[in-house]
Order: sequence, then structure tokens, then C-alpha cells
Amino acid sequence: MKQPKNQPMLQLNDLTVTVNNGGRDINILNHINLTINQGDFITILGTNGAGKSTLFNVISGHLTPTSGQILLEGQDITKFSEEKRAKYISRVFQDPKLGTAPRMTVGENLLLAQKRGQHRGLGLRHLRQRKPKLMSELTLFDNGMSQRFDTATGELSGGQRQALSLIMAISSNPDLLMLDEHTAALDPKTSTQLMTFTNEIISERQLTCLMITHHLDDALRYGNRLLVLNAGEIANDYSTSEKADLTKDDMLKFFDSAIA
Ligand SMILES: Nc1ncnc2c1ncn2[C@@H]1O[C@H](COP(=O)(O)OP(=O)(O)OP(=O)(O)O)[C@@H](O)[C@H]1O
Repeated sequence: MKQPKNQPMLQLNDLTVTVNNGGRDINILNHINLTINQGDFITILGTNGAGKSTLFNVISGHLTPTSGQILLEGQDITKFSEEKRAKYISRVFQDPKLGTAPRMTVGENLLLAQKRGQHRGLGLRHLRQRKPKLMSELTLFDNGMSQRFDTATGELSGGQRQALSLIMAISSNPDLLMLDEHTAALDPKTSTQLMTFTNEIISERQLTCLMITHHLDDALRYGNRLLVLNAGEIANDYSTSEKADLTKDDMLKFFDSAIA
């Protein structure tokens, strides 16, 4: 069950990731403390190497933290495997190839996403039974994908594939959606369309979302909070009102002085 709005959805307590680089230990995430509330849509900015992907890897379970604790709806998930967390946490990557299985059709990919964490019901019969529901999901974003239900996803355009990845990520109604520069590999028009759709669906379904982006405009325009990472630490956590007062110039000044 989801937390009521504004209640903690995800808590990171003193989270550190240490790596050994040339005989020297470095904290690539350095004692991160963060509370993400139900319904938060948080955009994340940071220089290359600031630790954004590492943060996502630790939350998703792809990487084990050296120390610290991760709580999802109050439950300690620090030791949960990536597979176990996938029931609650969805992620969309920058590379359109990473979100879908290329030899499987659009319909099969979507069915698989909806059955995440379950072992049965992936056969053709289920696909036929679920087709109307799956089609209704596909038409949420009308970029021609609904006409390609039986097409292998490897034959789709990058934009279609990325839209499918997003629809798959939200179709299991995740507690947390993580978008890792999910529009960065697309042309400007397709990228804008997908970002507009992303914002609409997050607000309509009141999803809790973290979105890494290098687009200052998107980071400022979307979401109710803005996190700025620098050298493995949260340099700033801007609230809705603080974010409203920020300008692109403020952010550019920050990037000029950032260390990472
Ligand atoms: N497994 C690892 N071993 C050693 N160093 C690592 C490892 N993973 C990441 N790093 C280093 O940690 C730092 C943070 O990397 P990370 O990929 O999280 O940054 P990022 O903010 O996502 O950058 P970008 O914007 O370029 O994607 C970088 O300096 C990177 O080289």
C-alpha cells in the first residue's frame, strides 16, 4: 500500500559508497541523508561524476552501499536484491536499448512489465486476454506504438522504445520511479514530447519520482524539488518555493564553481 501524500516514501540514512582508487579509499557517495515523500517529483542535477548514477544504483539495489540504510515505506530494504526491489522501484535508463527486450514484441514486453515479480501468466493466451488493457496503456502516449503491438521492440525507433520503457516502468504502479536522463538520447522534438508526457503521467498518477537530467530548463521547470549533487554529497535540496526563485544563471554559476 502506498503512503499518504507527503509521508516518507524513501529514506536514505547516512548512505556511503566507498571505492578504492589506486590504493586510496574515496567516498563516491558521502554520508547521504535524504527523505523523499510520497508524491515528490524531484529533479536531480550534478556535474559529471557527481554521483547521480551511483545514487540510483544504490537505491535500485544494483550496488550495495558500504554503510547506511535505505528504508522504503519504513521497511529496511538495504539488503533486498535488485530483483526483489524491482517490484517496488522502476527505472528508465538513458539508452533506449536498455529498457526493453529487443526480440520480444511490444505487447510481450508490456505484459512482462505488468507481471513483474510474478512467475505465471506470460503465455500467448494471457497476451490475448490482456491485449485491450495493454493497448489502452500504449495509447496513453500516441506516437504510433499502439499500431505496432506485434512488432519486435528492436524494430522501433529510439523515441518509441523509450516511450515504451516509460509506460512499462509505470505500468506496475511503482512506489518509486527513477528516470536516469531518459530523454537525453532523443532528438529535441521527441525529447520534448516524451518529457511533456512524463510530467503529465507523474502528476495524473501522483507518482513519486526522481529524475536525473543535464537539461537545466527541465530541472527547473518540472517537479516540486530540486537536488544538486556535487562530489558525492547533496550540495542543495531546493524546496518548491526555493526552486521557483531559482534561475538558469544561478545553476550555471553553481556548475562553474562545482568540484566534481
Ligand atoms: N565501481 C566504481 N569504482 C570506482 N569508481 C567509481 C565506480 N563507480 C563510479 N565511480 C566513480 O564515482 C564517481 C561518480 O560516478 P557516477 O557515475 O555516479 O557519476 P554521475 O553523476 O552519474 O556522472 P555522469 O553525469 O557522468 O553520468 C565518478 O568519479 C566515477 O568515476
